[in-house]
Amino acid sequence: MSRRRAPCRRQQAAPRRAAPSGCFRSWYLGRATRGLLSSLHRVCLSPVHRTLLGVPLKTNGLCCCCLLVPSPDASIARVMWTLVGRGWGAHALSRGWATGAALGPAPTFGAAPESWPTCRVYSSAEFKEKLDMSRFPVENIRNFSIVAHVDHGKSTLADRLLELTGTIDKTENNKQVLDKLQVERERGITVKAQTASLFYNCEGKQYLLNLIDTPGIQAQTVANFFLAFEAQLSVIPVINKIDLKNADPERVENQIEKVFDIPSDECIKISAKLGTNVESVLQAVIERIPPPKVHRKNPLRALVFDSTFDQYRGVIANVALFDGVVSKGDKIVSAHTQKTYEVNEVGVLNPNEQPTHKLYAGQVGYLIAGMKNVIEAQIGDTLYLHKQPVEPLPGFKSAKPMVFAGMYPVDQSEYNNLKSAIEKLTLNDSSVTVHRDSSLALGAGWRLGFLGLLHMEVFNQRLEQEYNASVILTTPTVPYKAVLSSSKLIKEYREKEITIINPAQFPDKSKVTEYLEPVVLGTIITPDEYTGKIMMLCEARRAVQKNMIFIDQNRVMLKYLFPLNEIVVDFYDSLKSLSSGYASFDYEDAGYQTAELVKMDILLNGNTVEELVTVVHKDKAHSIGKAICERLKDSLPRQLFEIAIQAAIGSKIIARETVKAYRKNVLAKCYGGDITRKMKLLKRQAEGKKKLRKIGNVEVPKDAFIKVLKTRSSK
Ligand SMILES: Nc1nc2c(ncn2[C@@H]2O[C@H](COP(=O)(O)OP(=O)(O)OP(=O)(O)O)[C@@H](O)[C@H]2O)c(=O)[nH]1
Repeated sequence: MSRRRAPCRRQQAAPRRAAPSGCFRSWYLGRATRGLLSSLHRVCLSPVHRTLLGVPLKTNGLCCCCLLVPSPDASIARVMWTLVGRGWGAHALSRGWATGAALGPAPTFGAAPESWPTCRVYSSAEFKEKLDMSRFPVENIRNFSIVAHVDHGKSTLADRLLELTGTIDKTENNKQVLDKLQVERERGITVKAQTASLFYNCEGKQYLLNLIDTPGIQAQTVANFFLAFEAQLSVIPVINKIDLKNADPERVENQIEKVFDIPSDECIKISAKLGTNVESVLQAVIERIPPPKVHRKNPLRALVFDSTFDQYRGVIANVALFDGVVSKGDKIVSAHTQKTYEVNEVGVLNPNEQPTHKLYAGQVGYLIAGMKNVIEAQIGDTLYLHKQPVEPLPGFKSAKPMVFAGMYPVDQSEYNNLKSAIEKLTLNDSSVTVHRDSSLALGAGWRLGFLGLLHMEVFNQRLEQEYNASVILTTPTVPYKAVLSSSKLIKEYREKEITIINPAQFPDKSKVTEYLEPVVLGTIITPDEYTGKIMMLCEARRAVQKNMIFIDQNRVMLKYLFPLNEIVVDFYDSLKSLSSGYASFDYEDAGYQTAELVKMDILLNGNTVEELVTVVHKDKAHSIGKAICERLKDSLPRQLFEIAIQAAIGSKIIARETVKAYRKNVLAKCYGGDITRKMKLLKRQAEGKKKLRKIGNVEVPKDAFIKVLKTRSSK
């Protein structure tokens, strides 16, 4: 008898126990949980423990349950902790029954029940009914994605589509269901594209609709439209938020016709919030999008288009099958690493993981194959069957980073932890590029490339929230270029034109023929009453007007060539506030142009602040330097001595501010001679100092630099 099957048999034989109220939300979970419990019973518990352990199950989702210990008997809490948090988790894991995580430290004997840890247990695929995906022939499959600017309602539309297809229950609480990350929930934005397979019945046929909800981080919807157009993909124009009082869908239809040459009668007008007309979107997906062009009889070719890392199960690769079939037990090879793996589990995301017997060409799902290292599942890689090697798929054109910043651990002893966190996070977000870097002041670190500033902030926030990392980030910079004249430097770099992503390595003017800065072609569509103000804003950002046309009676489309560094930080915010939110902005890469660039240092009492070294346009150096010094003055606490804050180009000081000396006597608050109060104040002061960085003899709070960065391009 296989040991693995034992708990299943037990649970099947056992009479179905009534779940405590609010306990099991799904039969599968109930079954899985009972299976897990019975294994617990079997393992080693005394009768007393068994009775108590039978009770306390509460679910908090379809495939997740919390085990809470109800008994005030702390010894049971400890048993629970040991079993669930460690021993049992590992035991169940080793048998493929479940994955588990104990949240919080082990309880001490006699601790109050409220302080006991909650143990979260994820039921395993073993206990879920597997779907038969062979019932979806290629002609019944549609792959589609929702692409739009930030806040246009992509995730809300995805919620409605999930509800309409019965993928999730219709409740008041369905808000951005596919936005699963903490940072996405907090900021209300999609950071990571999410996939969901929807099953939809239409005219007697069952369709499989694979949806990808994309982030709107980049202002590149128009550019994306033209990319889709070039690739001859079907585009379904959807006009959202028609429920708003000032919505004017007819006008938007006309604009779409004028700008994109799409007949206005192809537009679908919906309110994703209220669900109005959303079913037409599904109809259009079926009617207007062709089924994928794939071959099930050919050998397997699966494209890895995303991956996540699960502490317990290793790498979960999201795959799109272009050819063939894959199932559990298959031996597959990664075209990138040439390593061979055995497939442990395949399934679809619905929107949570739902195991299937197999995945067939044309389908999109996930695959777990014992990849333990994050680098083993490269996005764009092709997986094929060990016995049937194939030509790899072309993969993806990697996203081009627009902004670079240095990242260093606050404490160098954290270097390895931060390295592993960055590796895991970049597996999750392949648009981030990573190069090793080092600095005299900040130690060993990395230079990371991001799609924009918001992307950088989100990445940083995810490092802090998901990996508890504490990092120093340097001023973001765009990738400048320099054409070298110094033969020594040309020999050193082995090329004449170099790209500079680290301002500290900006070559001196005497060694350079010319500097180049990246430019983008920006498209602004605005009601005409804001045109004047917007033109002034663009000119202040050194932009050159290329075109201006009326796209309807009161809407103007402006095209400007912008230096990239003028728009990456806060151009979009300024444009939105100037136009009361009505102007839209989109940009696409437009190469490089010659520019008069200089490297600017910020000094604190004569010592360079490595985080704030930056490259600026010569004409803006003074105003930017002054703004940084002023803002830094506001962010620095007074210290026992005077602090000179200076902006310098080479040895020339172009701006200066002074922070006056001040003695912060924390004990001044302490009137009496109470020693415990004195100690408390001194301890608090010492804790505060941990958040400081020392530059020379000046102590700088960590957030001081972040505040400073915001002023840069607004000047
Ligand atoms: N009135 C109205 N509000 C809507 C509608 N659709 C979405 N919203 C609101 O618009 C805001 C943004 O919606 P999201 O679905 O997060 O937008 P998104 O495009 O996914 O945003 P990103 O992921 O940040 O790119 C939310 O406050 C929604 O409630 C709609 O049809 N009508």
